[in-house]
Amino acid sequence: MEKRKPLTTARLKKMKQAGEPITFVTAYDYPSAKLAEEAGIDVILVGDSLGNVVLGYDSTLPVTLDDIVYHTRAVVRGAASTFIVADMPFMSYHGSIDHTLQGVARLMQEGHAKAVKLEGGAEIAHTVEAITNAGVPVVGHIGLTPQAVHQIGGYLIQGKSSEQAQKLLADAKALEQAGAFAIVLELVTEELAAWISKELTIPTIGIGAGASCDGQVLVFHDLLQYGSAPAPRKFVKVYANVGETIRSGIAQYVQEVKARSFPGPEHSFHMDDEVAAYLYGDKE
Ligand SMILES: Nc1nc(=O)c2c([nH]1)NC[C@@H]1CN(c3ccc(C(=O)N[C@@H](CCC(=O)O)C(=O)O)cc3)CN21
Ligand SMILES: CC(C)C(=O)C(=O)O
Ligand SMILES: [Mg+2]
Repeated sequence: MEKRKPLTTARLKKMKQAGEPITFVTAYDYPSAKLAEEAGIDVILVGDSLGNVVLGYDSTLPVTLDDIVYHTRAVVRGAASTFIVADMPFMSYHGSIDHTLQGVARLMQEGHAKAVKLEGGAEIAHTVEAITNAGVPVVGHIGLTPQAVHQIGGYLIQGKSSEQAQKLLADAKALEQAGAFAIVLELVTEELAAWISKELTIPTIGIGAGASCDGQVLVFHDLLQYGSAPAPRKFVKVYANVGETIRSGIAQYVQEVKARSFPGPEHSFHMDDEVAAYLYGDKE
C-alpha cells in the first residue's frame, strides 16, 4: 500500500480550510487500529468509550489512566503511521495542573499518543492551555460530555435552547483560544454545529452533530456492529455487521467439533509411516 504523509495538526487545519472532510474512528487494540489505518482513516481516537464497548462497563466513568495507557500502546503498535489521540479519563484532569500533566506525560511517554482529548468548555480552558504549553496537542470535546452523565442526567442532546447554544459557542471559542487544535461536538443540533464550525478556525469533529462539521467520528464497535448496543442509535450508520460474522463463525466451529468434522486430515500432523508402524502397527 502507498505510504501516506504523516498527518499533523497543521494539516488538519488546512483540511478544514480546503473543505476536505476529516475522518476519525475510535480503536482500542492492535488489530482494530491496523485495519483502521489500512482503511485510510485520518485520526484514531483511543476513546474512553473503551469502558462501554471493550470492558463491559455501563459508562465511561470506571475507565482509568492505566487502561488508556495500555490500550493506546497497542493501538500505536497497530497503526504506527496514523495520528493517535488518547482520551483523558474521568477525573484525570480536574485536580492540580501538576497531576494533570503527570497523566498527560504517561499517555505520551508510555502510551505513545500524539495528542490528548479532554471533555469540557471554558471551565477547563486553563488546563488546555497548560497542556498545550507543555507541547502536547489537545482536542476539546463539548456538547454531550459522557463523563458528566450523572450531572447532565442522561445521554441527552445538548444546545437546543438559544442560551445553551450561545454557551456552547463561547466554550468552543475558549478552547480554541486556549490552544486546542480540534474540537469534538457530541450530540448537538446540526444548526449549532454549523454555527460553531463557521466561527472557529480549528476543525470541528462531530458525532451526532450533523453534516456541517469539518470531520466526523464514530465508535468502532458502533459502525461495525461489533458487540455494541443491539439497536444502533440515530446518529450511527452501520457499515458492516462484524458481530454477526463472528457469532456465526464461532457457531459453525462449535457445530463442526461436536460433529467431529473439524479438525480434518488437512489440519492434522503425522509421524513418518515407519515410526507409526513401529509404534502402533503389526510388530511381529
Ligand atoms: N458504543 C458507544 N458509542 C458511543 O457513541 C458512545 C459510547 N459508547 N460511550 C460513551 C459515549 C456515550 N454516548 C451516547 C450514549 C447514549 C446516547 C443516546 O442514547 N442518545 C439518544 C438521544 C437522547 C436524546 O434524545 O436527547 C439517542 O436515541 O440517540 C448517545 C450517546 C456516546 N458515546
Ligand atoms: C465518542 C468519542 C468522541 C469519545 O470521546 C470516545 O469514544 O470516548
Ligand atoms: Mg470519550
